[in-house]
Amino acid sequence: MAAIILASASPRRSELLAQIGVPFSVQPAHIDETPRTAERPAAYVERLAREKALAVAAAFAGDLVLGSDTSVVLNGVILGKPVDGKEAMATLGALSGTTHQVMTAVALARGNHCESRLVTTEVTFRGLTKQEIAAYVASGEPMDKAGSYGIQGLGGIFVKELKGSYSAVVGLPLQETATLLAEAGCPVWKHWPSSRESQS
Ligand SMILES: Cc1cn([C@H]2C[C@H](O)[C@@H](COP(=O)(O)OP(=O)(O)OP(=O)(O)O)O2)c(=O)[nH]c1=O
Repeated sequence: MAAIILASASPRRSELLAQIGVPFSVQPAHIDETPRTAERPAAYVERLAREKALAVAAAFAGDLVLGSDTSVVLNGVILGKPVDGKEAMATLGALSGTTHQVMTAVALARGNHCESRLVTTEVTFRGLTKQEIAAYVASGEPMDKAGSYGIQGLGGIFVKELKGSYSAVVGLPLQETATLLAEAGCPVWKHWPSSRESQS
């Protein structure tokens, strides 16, 4: 079976891929993440996931390379990672008491061939107080995360409702990732251990 490479510097993506029992190595991709003029959020997110996967696949011929991108979208506007605490405060204030979309794309490349899936999840925040926003930003958690929050961390207390894929919000849609790997001839379950009980 081909080796699997995760083209990502995100610790969340590594944890999620490890969760489904896939052996992989990590090779972060370095690409230009500037949106194109008039590029819509869905197109932007899927393009970046594909570019990350293809950039690393070009250097590792024959291997299967996974790339992913996550953006938070509020009223059609992309809210990426905050540049500083001030921007994180503003983003969290804008998300307070509203529903936004988390768009995550996953792409699987081998050589110059690439397949991808886009997953959109609706997330509703309850109203946040100024004090809790300030305390959250002071914790440092928002700084490396799209939309300035992490649903899997302290930020989980802000989420009132989620419609869609929890793993996609954290950074890697597991169902779609496993489907892409299966379609490429590498079903994840082939790597799963079997317990002694089920063998007897
Ligand atoms: C919304 C949300 C995002 N995030 C994170 C996942 C991603 O790491 C990050 C989105 O930034 P990305 O630019 O998608 O990814 P990255 O720069 O961290 O890593 P790479 O490009 O090398 O793959 O936000 C969470 O951890 N929890 C959340 O609830």
